[in-house]
Amino acid sequence: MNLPPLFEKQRELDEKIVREKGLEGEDLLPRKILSLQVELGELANEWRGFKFWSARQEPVTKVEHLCPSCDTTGYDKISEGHYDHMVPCIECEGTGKLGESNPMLGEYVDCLHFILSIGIELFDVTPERPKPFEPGNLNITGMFSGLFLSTGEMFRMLYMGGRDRLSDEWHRLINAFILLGEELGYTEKEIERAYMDKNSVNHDRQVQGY
Ligand SMILES: O=c1ccn([C@H]2C[C@H](O)[C@@H](COP(=O)(O)OP(=O)(O)OP(=O)(O)O)O2)c(=O)[nH]1
Repeated sequence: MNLPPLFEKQRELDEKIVREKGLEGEDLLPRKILSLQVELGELANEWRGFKFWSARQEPVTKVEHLCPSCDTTGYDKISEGHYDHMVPCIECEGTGKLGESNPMLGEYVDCLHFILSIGIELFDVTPERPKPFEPGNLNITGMFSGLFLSTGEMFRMLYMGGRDRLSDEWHRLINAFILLGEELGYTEKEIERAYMDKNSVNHDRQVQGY
């Protein structure tokens, strides 16, 4: 993964959030670590593969968004005098749907945002590529636990000493996260496209006062 263009997009977004929310001078690193942990939980929840108690262990990769305006019928009723006309719904153009999304990929790129955002706090010079680490021989469940361990380590280094090792831990984290993306079936291109899309949604949300 080529990091500099992603760091650049992430930096622009982070700076906008700090400006819009008046957070200049605040130490956001502890909150970013917790945010990543929360998003990792959300990603695991969409993956579903650890839910041994459930009949639904397949990843949630497609959700259709139904049109509330026409109640999914695709038609609007227009009354003229004694007559009702059915016309195609203007919200969904007669399809009954507003589109679809990929929840698991969405959560994956939310995690990527926070990993990059944490990286921005740690590096003066943007790393070109993740520093390679020997991958552990883990299944997806183990990979998630490894990522939680890594974020926990970062928290420990922040509060209990070892700040100088935070950047190494970040490299371990992003390596493990990229491997997880591969295991979940995503290509680098797919991830970068989804990241750019969500980055732009995040910009819009700040403008709209999210
Ligand atoms: O400094 C920051 C803070 C947030 N984000 C991004 C990461 C992620 O893409 C999004 C926050 O996650 P999400 O979109 O799930 O927001 P939420 O408020 O948790 O969503 P929900 O409306 O589901 O509660 O904001 C950043 O990139 N940099």
